[in-house]
Amino acid sequence: MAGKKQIILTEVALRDGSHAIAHQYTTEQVTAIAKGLNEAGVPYIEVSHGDGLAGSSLQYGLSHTNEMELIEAAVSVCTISKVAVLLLPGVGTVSELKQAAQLGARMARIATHVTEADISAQHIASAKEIGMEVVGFLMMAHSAPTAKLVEQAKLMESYGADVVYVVDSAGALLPHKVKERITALRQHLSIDIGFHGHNNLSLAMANTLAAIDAGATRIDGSIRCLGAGAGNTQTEVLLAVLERLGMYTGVDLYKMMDLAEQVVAPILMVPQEITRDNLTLGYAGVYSSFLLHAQRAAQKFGVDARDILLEIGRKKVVGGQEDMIVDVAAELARRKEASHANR
Ligand SMILES: CC[C@H](O)CC(=O)C(=O)O
Ligand SMILES: [Mn+2]
Repeated sequence: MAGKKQIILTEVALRDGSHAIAHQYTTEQVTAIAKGLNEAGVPYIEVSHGDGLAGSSLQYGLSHTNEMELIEAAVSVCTISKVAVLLLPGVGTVSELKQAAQLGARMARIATHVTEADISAQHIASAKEIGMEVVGFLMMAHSAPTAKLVEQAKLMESYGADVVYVVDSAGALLPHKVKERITALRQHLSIDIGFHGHNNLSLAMANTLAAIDAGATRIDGSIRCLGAGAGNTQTEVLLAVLERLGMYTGVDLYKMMDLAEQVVAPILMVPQEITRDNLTLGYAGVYSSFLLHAQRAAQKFGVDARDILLEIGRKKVVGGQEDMIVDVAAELARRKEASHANR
């Protein structure tokens, strides 16, 4: 470790991956994955509904198992790893944050749209008050200019965040854009900077390396790419790459490879790959978590999921507006029918 650059990893498969399996994690699955991650020495493991604490709803998707049970299960097997939770102000409240902290969650990641950091003040302050480490998580970072991102990150820093993340929710950022954003944050902030990528354009690894190059030291990954859309930067692959680059994570590569192969792969509904719909998320700049919603609406209304996603991208729909996906699908179906009738 001496003299090596240290990268601190957060494994997000037990939260971001919840989107990919329609929030159907069981206690047994979470226990097995968290145990394996802990044994491998992963510093942080995020556990929550995909849309954060209290996300279980008709709008976002109902959880199979109450997330508090999942958090408790993860905490019970973690001796090294710290359990983190995600909270979107307005979806979850301080009350759920306190409940998670009582169960043993040690880090709170407070997530807002990239232009809406001001709604995180209360949640960041409360998380600090109850002794949690706090990350400010600026989502859809591709959709705002760098100066705006810096302004918003500074707000989170001023509220007490220990770390601010650039979150490429849509997997739409290109490496030079990541570099520009992280470089600017590094210049203007005193706290640590993190990066959370999605692989919809096959750029999660390149973007992560660009982020590290520009000064990010906190990095998210999902084992076996179990995250929304085409998944995140694949954790075990990232470990191998960082080792080759002479960087230190403290995480055991073989143990992560085995966990990915033996425990995580069987949980995936389909092997994680870049499909036409995943690719469209990145191309259109749409939230990765919208994928299953768009695919379901496409099937229901007999339209192409790509057309829905492109329209959602054009309309700049943000998290929380999942019902717009159904509106757009219905409108596309109406137009399709009208054009058939006019033939
Ligand atoms: C809707 C919450 C979202 O999944 C958070 C996240 O991981 C992202 O924006 O990429
Ligand atoms: Mn994500």
